[in-house]
Amino acid sequence: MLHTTMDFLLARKKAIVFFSLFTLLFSGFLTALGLYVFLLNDLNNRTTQAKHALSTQMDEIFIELKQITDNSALSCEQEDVDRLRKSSFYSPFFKELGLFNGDYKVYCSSLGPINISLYKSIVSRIQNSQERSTVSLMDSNTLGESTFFAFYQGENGIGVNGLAPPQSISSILDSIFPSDYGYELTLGKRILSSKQDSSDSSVLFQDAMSLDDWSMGLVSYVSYNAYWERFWLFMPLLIVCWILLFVLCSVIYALRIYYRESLRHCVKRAIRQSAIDVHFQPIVPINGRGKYAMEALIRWHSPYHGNVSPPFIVEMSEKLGLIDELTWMVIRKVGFFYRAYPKQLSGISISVNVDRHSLLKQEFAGTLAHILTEYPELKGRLALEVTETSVLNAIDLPVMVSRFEHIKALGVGLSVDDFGTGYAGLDFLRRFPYDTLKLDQVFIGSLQDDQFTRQILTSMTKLAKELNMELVAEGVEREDQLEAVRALGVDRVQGYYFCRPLPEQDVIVWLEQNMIQ
Ligand SMILES: Nc1nc2c(ncn2[C@@H]2O[C@@H]3COP(=O)(O)O[C@H]4[C@@H](O)[C@H](n5cnc6c(=O)[nH]c(N)nc65)O[C@@H]4COP(=O)(O)O[C@H]3[C@H]2O)c(=O)[nH]1
Repeated sequence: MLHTTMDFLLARKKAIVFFSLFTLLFSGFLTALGLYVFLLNDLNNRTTQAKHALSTQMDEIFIELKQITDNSALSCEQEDVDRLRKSSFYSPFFKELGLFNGDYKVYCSSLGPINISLYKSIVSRIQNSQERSTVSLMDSNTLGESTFFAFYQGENGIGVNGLAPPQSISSILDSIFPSDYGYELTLGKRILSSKQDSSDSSVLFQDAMSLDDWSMGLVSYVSYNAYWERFWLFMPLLIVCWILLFVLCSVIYALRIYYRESLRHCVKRAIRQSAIDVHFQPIVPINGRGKYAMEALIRWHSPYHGNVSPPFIVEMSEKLGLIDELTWMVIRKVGFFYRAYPKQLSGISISVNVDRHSLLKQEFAGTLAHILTEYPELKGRLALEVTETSVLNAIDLPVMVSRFEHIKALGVGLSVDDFGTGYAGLDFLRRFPYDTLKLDQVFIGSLQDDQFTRQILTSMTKLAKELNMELVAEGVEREDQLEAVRALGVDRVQGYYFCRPLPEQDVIVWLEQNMIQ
């Protein structure tokens, strides 16, 4: 098993190199994108978490201040100072506490009696607030130039103000944001606290939130540096992703090849077992000349692959070296068809597509003669359609001419198929004893609109007449096309306008209903 797998991989080195590079790039891209999305989401979650934590913290601050006002009086005796001192000692936030009266004058602090008036702006914010509370960032003589102040006025008129270093408010953010995330916490227009990425690289993306009740804003961000540091940490994941993708691509690739090869197998089996069907498409005389004829066309419905197109079967048969077997199978089925419906098919010739390379083979005419003795009904009624493709070389040309003469001598007709699509040109026609010339359907499609096509078809028609060939137009689908080819002087017409290729019984019914003797 391992040996077979190795052989398979070694035989497809280019594909393996391509897959490894492609999957490496793709997994790198996936990891980079995945990390970006992950960090974006993570930052968003942490910012929301920070908002809740800050909000809870502010609630706790004011519960603490409320308790202090509830226990305070309008005096500043030693025991009042001690109580404030004790409260600030046990407070997780405040380093200093002060009491103010109904005139907004601070009369007592944890440091002792004091007499300071609150700023008017603070007073008006307290008065305008529903909870009679506010916060501010101001200078303090004892805690420094950036000190967090929280004010609360109780129902008894006594107010308390707490002073805290900004870090005690923002320390909660450090437990929420990892060390390589940055943030900036603002109070009003001033920065309460900020943390920057140590590398000072620029911001990759950021998130923001605000606590409107306290005029607080938080901007959090991830820098390029934090992103790339984590990217390298994700390297093992990238390698796992690479290996998985590589295995996946290789398996898909191997399955595709297996599928193709198994379709190959199916075609091979179908030809060998004569399991390919033959349908027949009528060729109808117009202009009151010529006889009805039919073209035999292969049809195959694979049990595993569904309907497989005839050109694909032909191409596959060529690759498998089974194209001759396919031809003989079709000719035998035509012979069998004549035998099954002698009366209905009496005056009708049937043409079979033949690969031109088959004709060059020495044994071709011999095998054909053998089949004609097997099915004498084919004599004088079988025609071979040869597709015009490339110009024959100097060696093949005389061989082909002699093969054609041999075939004609067997009483088998010859027609040139899809004329105009190959490279052989008009000169090709003069050299070979064709009976019929089939104009390719691409010309019919553009016959009316394209002057150039009309000119080509006119000269083809003229030449065919000169060489005594019958002219058949393929692919006529509409009445206007029929009229156009009729005007051109075409003898017979094959196309969906009259009939699609049909199975044996159906085409017999069609002939009985439509054939005008
Ligand atoms: N759009 C359109 N198409 C029309 C119309 N009238 C007929 N056709 C289609 O045109 C094709 C004519 O056959 P072809 O040129 O020999 O082209 C054939 C022929 O080259 C090849 N082929 C079919 N059967 C055999 C075979 O037994 N042996 C070989 N060697 N080749 C075959 O496969 C080709 C395709 O065959 P099909 O799919 O059966 O397609 C057929 C037919 O169904 C029409 O009005 N409109």
